[in-house]
Amino acid sequence: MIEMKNNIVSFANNTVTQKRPVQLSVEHVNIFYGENHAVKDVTIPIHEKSITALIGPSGCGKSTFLRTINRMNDLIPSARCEGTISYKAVNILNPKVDVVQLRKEIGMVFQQPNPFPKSISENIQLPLRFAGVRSKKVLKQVTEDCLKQVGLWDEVKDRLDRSATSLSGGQQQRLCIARALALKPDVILLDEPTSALDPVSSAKIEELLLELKTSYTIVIVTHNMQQAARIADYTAFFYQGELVEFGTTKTLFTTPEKKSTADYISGRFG
Ligand SMILES: Nc1ncnc2c1ncn2[C@@H]1O[C@H](COP(=O)(O)OP(=O)(O)OP(=O)(O)O)[C@@H](O)[C@H]1O
Repeated sequence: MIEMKNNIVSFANNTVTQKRPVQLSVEHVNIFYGENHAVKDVTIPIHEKSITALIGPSGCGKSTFLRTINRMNDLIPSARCEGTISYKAVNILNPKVDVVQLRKEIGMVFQQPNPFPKSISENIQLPLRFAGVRSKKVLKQVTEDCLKQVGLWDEVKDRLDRSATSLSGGQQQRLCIARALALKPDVILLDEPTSALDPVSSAKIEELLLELKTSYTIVIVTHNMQQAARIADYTAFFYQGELVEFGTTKTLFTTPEKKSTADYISGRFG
């Protein structure tokens, strides 16, 4: 058992009892920013209805890799990607893929809560309207369902017309997750979703992710080793753009194969 820096590791929530089918198959993915080879030949399976954590020191390529899974890196002019990410029998890196549709199916939540400067209900309804939903009844119902899914409904049901920016940081982040859920994605990508939050709000998000994984595939970038140990079924350790090790979280944290994995998770570097 690897000794952790601050805490005892608990795997209570994430013991992989039954291997889920692979939802996204990442094969030989290389990502470049101009001459900078930021992600090097990464091959991993991402299992459905499981949480996969991406860990590693700053600058090792975690966010770059995450953003590639729903083609957000397309927005960066110098970014270029090679390899295959198979999803529903299609290589989503193929330039012909409809990225608007892809991002409906593979949603994203960022480090800083980024609600639209609109009302709470509009935050859920705008993406739906953009996707062509017109029925007021449907819009209202989806708003209620999504806010209930993230445990926010009772806190905001009497002030749905108030600005989303009037919510606390933790509530805003749950609203952003609800907004991602509105489009009924299969996969939710989260880039350090709790790093800007206080411990109580972070704990709520962790609980929420454990609930959501029964219905959604989740990939999360985290700097928090305890968080990965608590919630992730699978963990991938990146270092200097390379995937050093991938496995069940329990195996990676208790019996890592590589010395650099052991050093990182025990806080000896990073
Ligand atoms: N928009 C960008 N344009 C150019 N280079 C970038 C861009 N984003 C990241 N990089 C480079 O890609 C490499 C990987 O960065 P990335 O942000 O993916 O790492 P990370 O592991 O997520 O780091 P952190 O934990 O600090 O967020 C770094 O060398 C970084 O400078």
